[in-house]
Amino acid sequence: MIKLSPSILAADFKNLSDNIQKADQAGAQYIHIDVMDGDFVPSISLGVPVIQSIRSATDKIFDVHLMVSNPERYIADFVKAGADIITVHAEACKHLDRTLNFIKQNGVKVGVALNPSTPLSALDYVLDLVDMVLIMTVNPGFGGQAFIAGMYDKVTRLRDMIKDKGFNTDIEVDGGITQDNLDKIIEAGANVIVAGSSIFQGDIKENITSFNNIISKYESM
Ligand SMILES: O=C(CO)[C@@H](O)[C@H](O)COP(=O)(O)O
Ligand SMILES: [Co+2]
Repeated sequence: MIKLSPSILAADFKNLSDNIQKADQAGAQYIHIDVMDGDFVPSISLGVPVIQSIRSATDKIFDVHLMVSNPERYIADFVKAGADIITVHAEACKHLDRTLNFIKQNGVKVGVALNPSTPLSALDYVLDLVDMVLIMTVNPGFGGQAFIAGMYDKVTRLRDMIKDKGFNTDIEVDGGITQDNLDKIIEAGANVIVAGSSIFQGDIKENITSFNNIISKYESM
């Protein structure tokens, strides 16, 4: 099952709950929430109080992407605020195994993210702990960047690695995804698709319908 996870980083923050409801009604399965701390990445975006306040706007899955140094400090707070999936960066954790176990103990789905330059071998001893691997297809920190073409191969190799181990781990891709590269990234093996600018710029409903039309070709396979 392929899921669409619109990134609210590109939403109109003045009308955030309206934008989320539009994405929900147009057929998004997840809502992707980018948390940036100004340390792990240059930008500062939003945090726990915002998540708490938009929780009542939708019952869709809150897919929380923590671009935060030492994220274990905040996991319990994000769970309390309404996160359903928490993804931490391998590069941002001093003790990745401990942090992933801690997310699981808090009762939510566990994700691990890799920057474009981080090799897949970073997953060797943690793949069994996670429900989802997020492959960054841009360098984290900003919306609206161009997709890095080398990431197709990374996703293909990760899908093979997951199959070899007999797992069923989701592969999420995040950054620069558009209707033009969607086919190729799904064919490489991604099944959770994050898109910010290409959903929230323009007509949200039309954009989501176009994305879902492409995705639906793969659902019957
Ligand atoms: O995590 C990030 C950026 O660091 C993303 O989730 C972006 O928000 C995706 O935005 P687009 O590249 O789709 O505009
Ligand atoms: Co993200």
